[in-house]
Amino acid sequence: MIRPLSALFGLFSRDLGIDLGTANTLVYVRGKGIVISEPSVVAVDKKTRRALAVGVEAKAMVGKTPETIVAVRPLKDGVIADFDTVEMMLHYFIRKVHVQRFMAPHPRVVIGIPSGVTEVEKRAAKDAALSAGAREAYTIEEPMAAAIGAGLPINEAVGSMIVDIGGGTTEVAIISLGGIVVNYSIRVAGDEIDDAIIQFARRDHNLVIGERTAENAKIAAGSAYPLEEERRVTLRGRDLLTGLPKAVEVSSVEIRDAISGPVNTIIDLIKTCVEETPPELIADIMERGIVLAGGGALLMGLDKRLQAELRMPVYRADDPLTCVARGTGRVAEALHLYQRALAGGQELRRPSR
Ligand SMILES: Nc1ncnc2c1ncn2[C@@H]1O[C@H](COP(=O)(O)OP(=O)(O)OP(=O)(O)O)[C@@H](O)[C@H]1O
Repeated sequence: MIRPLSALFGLFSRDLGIDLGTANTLVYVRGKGIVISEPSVVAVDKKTRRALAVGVEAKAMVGKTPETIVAVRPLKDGVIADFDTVEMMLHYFIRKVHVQRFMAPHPRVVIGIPSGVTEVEKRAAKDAALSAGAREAYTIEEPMAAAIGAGLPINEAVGSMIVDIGGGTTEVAIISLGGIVVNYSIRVAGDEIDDAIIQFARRDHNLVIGERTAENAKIAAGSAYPLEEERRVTLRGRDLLTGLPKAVEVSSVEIRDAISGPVNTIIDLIKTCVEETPPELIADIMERGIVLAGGGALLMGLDKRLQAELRMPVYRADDPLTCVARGTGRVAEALHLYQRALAGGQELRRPSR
């Protein structure tokens, strides 16, 4: 049974950083590092509205659930589409952190949220943390958190460019003196790339495949630039015409072509951001390069492709999937160092009783 979050958050000691992602939720505990990294998925019983499974277990149910059980991704396109389910999800992750015995009173919580979200959505994220017993809740824009997590010198008077490609959103930002100077966000990212593979299988091979199959194919053979050794991958699904199970082997060249639509949209966004950047900052970026973060940064050849098209250095951040969470964690540890960065987000305090 799901218990109120307030019964749980109060048990924590250390301050928390949370990357509430469309695809994955990561929790960073001060002094301990990343302690939770699981898919943002909840399996809910439609009749009772109870959460049956969360995270890894729920993701395994996607596309395989009976009609009465729905696997919900409550953060569609980087925004909180379903507040109750987000609460259930946070409840589960927090209980997991608790089991790992990070005990103490009301923590401060810093939540990474996409920069395009509305004030109402920011409030929804903070309310979830506060109702869970957090002492103070802050939101920070994901590209800023990603830049901090990637170790960029965000507080210095130099321009840093970060591209955060997640599941639902791609964010591009130029940061200088602790603030975001230029920022673009679109709801085209990893999920759209998976969708493009689903469409390709249907259109070119009369094959109906699920989201997980598409994502696995993207990870195994998806690319944005010719590979030194092209690969082959088997797509398994159902024949569109006969309804029978079917497997088709496809090449990485076909997949590259299939995903070129969303990949080009992401590249165009990065180009637009470069074009809009004030000249003195672009000089810094040409020297220091563009840093790619988020799971989408792992798409093979994306760095090479960008380097070739933009003619400037492009680097993939270390461990790009955890950049935002590590950034929120660093901010939670030293709020005073990140006042300007947090100003882009917002603080909410618990009403005193
Ligand atoms: N090796 C890989 N190659 C390509 N894409 C990958 C790879 N590994 C993970 N991804 C993709 O990265 C995305 C998840 O990235 P991440 O966890 O940074 O997103 P998120 O924070 O949950 O989403 P958002 O920032 O939109 O809320 C998924 O679309 C996933 O398929």
